[in-house]
Amino acid sequence: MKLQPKALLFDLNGTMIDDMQFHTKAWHQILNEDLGATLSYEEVKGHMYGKNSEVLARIFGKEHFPEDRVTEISFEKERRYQKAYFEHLKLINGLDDVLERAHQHGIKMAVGSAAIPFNIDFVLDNLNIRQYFGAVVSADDVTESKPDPETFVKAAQLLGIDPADCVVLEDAPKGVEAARNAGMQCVVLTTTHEKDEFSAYDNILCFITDYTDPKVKELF
Ligand SMILES: O=P(O)(O)OC[C@H]1O[C@@H](O)[C@H](O)[C@@H](O)[C@@H]1O
Repeated sequence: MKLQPKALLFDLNGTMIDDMQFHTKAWHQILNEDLGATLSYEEVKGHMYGKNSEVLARIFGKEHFPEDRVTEISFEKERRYQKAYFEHLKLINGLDDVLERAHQHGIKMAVGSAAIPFNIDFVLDNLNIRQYFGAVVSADDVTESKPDPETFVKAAQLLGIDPADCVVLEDAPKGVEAARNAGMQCVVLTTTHEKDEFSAYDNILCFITDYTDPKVKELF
């Protein structure tokens, strides 16, 4: 299955670091205790895609909070997430080798995430891996986040690589959908979702639990 992609586009949360339960917990607390929602943990987990503003709009309706309140809630959620997750912060097994090997092979790399820069910086700078990425596309860089293709299309454009030559790494069904909408194939990390949650998608190359899986070596 040698694909020889020219670029790897990495989703961040759940794909580079195994942190989605920390996002779900922080959201669950804020939504129910601070904002008066009555959502189960599983219901909140189902909302874990897209920008923070999009999460709030899906749950409360589009105009429910003024823009500055959305920003305030968003930062408060990320502060709580960072505080809880910081002591666990590490790359998913084998990703350090993949980043280095891709770099040696001249494969370009980007981050395409629904997270705000505050969280992307938290990961790239604390783990000292910013130098590997030719482009970073955050929530603030797109009008619509995943499953809209904008995040990955923009990342490919910034790297100067055709979408067909990009492989996306994702952990979320809505992220795989975004890649499909962008005309890109995916490698799926099963950190957060079960295999059968991806049955609607035909752009999946393989499923892996972490980057030590030999299937990753076969990619390039
Ligand atoms: O696109 P990524 O990197 O998987 O990030 C998704 C998550 O990013 C978090 O910052 C948001 O609070 C979540 O709502 C969202 O699900």
